[in-house]
This record gives sequence, structure tokens and C-alpha cells, in this order.
Amino acid sequence: MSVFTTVSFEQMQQWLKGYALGELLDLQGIASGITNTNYFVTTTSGRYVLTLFEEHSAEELPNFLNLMTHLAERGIPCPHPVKDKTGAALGELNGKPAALVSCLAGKSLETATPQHCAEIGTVLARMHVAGASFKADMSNLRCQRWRVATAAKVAPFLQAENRQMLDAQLAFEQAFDTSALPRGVIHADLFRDNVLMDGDKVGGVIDFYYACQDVLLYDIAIAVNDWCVNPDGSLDAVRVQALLNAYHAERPLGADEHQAWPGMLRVAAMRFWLSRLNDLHFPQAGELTHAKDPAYFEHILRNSIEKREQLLGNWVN
Ligand SMILES: Nc1ncnc2c1ncn2[C@@H]1O[C@H](COP(=O)(O)OP(=O)(O)OP(=O)(O)O)[C@@H](O)[C@H]1O
Ligand SMILES: N[C@@H](CCO)C(=O)O
Repeated sequence: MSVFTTVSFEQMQQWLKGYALGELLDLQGIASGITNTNYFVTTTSGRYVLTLFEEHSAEELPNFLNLMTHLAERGIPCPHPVKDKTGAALGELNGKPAALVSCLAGKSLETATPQHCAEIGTVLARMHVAGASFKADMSNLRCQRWRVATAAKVAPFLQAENRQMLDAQLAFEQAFDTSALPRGVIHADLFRDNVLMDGDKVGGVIDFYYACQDVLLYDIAIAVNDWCVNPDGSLDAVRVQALLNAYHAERPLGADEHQAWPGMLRVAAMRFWLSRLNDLHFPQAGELTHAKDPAYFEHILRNSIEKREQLLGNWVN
């Protein structure tokens, strides 16, 4: 159950007086989710999601909310923050920063088909194009410096073979020059559990709280490493092709991006291998136990290193 901070019906009624959303009809805690407190809020004007931010400070949040507003206003299926009567999207409820956003249709998928992957490719490319006009300073907190520092923390917990892979990957990243690749605002966590699928269509992309400015191809690699992976950590060529082709149709990928693709898949796998190792070995005090299995990304990274030529393969039309 992921209601860490309880909000009563009466408190919500009171809070809604600051909004032009009509009267509260229903308030339901959302069981899934592991970081924030979320509620479905139904009023006489529609259905919304209330988020009480359990980890981010009020200073960090405006960029994310502004980004969602920017993307939603450009037709990207993502939560649209609702402004209160003073024009603010971020408020405070029960001592936590809080926001109301539009409620999107759909639910996240366990398994993705090539058709789903194509949908994701299209939405991701449109998000990158729409994000180009968003101006804000949002650095990637999971950057190479973070990867080097985190690798040093988790290395002592690894068996020799994995430690070798970690060192080899760090050396690879040191020499991997991505500075000339197209950059922009990226979601940086576009896993299946952050996308609500409404039938075969994307109902909405959620969880923009890792969004930052970085290499666009990196965002594609993050998505491919989740949406197009077989249980053994290898990539399913059909799903990869579907995602890349659909992306390419919206934002054509360049020869430099083609060249960098196998390396980018490695970097994307490394980032999540490291964060999962870090969460496992250094859990935050008071945090819900939710460490995800690092071995999953260990296999994906190993596959990316061993299958380099195949990954470059047949790419886009
Ligand atoms: N805008 C939305 N529209 C519809 N459903 C939503 C929306 N935002 C969140 N949800 C629902 O709430 C659930 C929990 O949200 P989310 O995954 O963002 O939780 P979190 O704790 O904030 O983040 P995380 O679990 O990724 O750390 C989602 O799986 C989804 O079912
Ligand atoms: N999507 C991440 C968790 C949030 O960053 C993972 O599966 O490891």
C-alpha cells in the first residue's frame, strides 16, 4: 500500500477550495507506486490524481511540473498539472509538497508486443521534439560522475566476474564520446511501469521525476532495455526494430546516433544496474523495501557487451 501520508475526505474538501474543480465526490488511495502518496480524486468536474511528494523538496518540483505542463499542452499524453486559483501547480498538504494532475486512461503492461513498442517509439520521439522548446536547467543526477562514484561504492559487493565487467564498462564509458549527439529533455526512466497503455495506445507517460537534459539516444536506449528485452537479458530484434522505426519516423535518427547505439545501450544498462545495486546494498533509512533485482540489468549489460555487432545490425529503414 503506498499511501504514506493519509489525506481525509474533509481535508481534501478543504484543499479543493483553492481550486476551481467543483465539489469532491470521491477520494481513493492508490495502492501501487513506491515513492509517493497518490490518490484518485473525483470531483464534479472530473477525475484527477493527487500526489504528495514524499522525497522531493518543493524547490526541486517546479521544473518537473512545468515540463509536464509544456508537454501536455503540446499533445503529449502525460499528466497535465492543474493550477489552483492563484495559478500555482504546486501546493502543500499535510506538510508535504502536493500537486493535482489530470487522470490518464490505461494501465501498465507486463509484456509488450511489437505494436506496443512502436507506440512507445512514436510517443518518445514526439516527446523529444516537443521538449526541444522547453527551457530549464535540469541536469542528469545519474550522470557519468554519479556512475563512477556509485560503482566505487558497490564494487566490493560484486563477485570477480561482475567486478571485471564493471571495470571494463567504466573504462568503456571514459572513452565513449557522446558530446556531439543530439541532446534535449529526456524522461530518463521510460520503463513499462511508467507508461499507462490504453488498449494498444499510450494512455499516458507518468513519473517525470528523473527527467533531465541529456542525450536523446540515451532515452531510447533506456526504453529499449525495458520494453524489448527477453527474459535472458537479450534484446528482441523485432521489438527493437518496431520501436526504432516508429521513433525514426517522427525524429529521424542520424548516422552518428546509429554508430553510438550499441555503446548507448551499455551505458543505459549500466545506469540501472548501478542504481539497483546501490538500492540493494545501501537502502535509505525508513524507505519501503523495494530494491529491484540488479541481476536483471547485469544480464542486459553483459548481453550488450557481447552482442555489439548484432546490436548495430539492421537498425532503421
Ligand atoms: N496521472 C495519472 N493518471 C492515472 N493513473 C495514475 C497517474 N499517476 C499515477 N497513476 C497511478 O498511480 C500508480 C502509482 O503512481 P507512480 O508509479 O507514479 O507512483 P510513485 O510512487 O509516485 O512512483 P514510483 O512507484 O515509480 O516510485 C501508477 O501505477 C498508476 O496506476
Ligand atoms: N525504473 C527503475 C526504478 C526507478 O528509477 C528500475 O526499474 O530500476
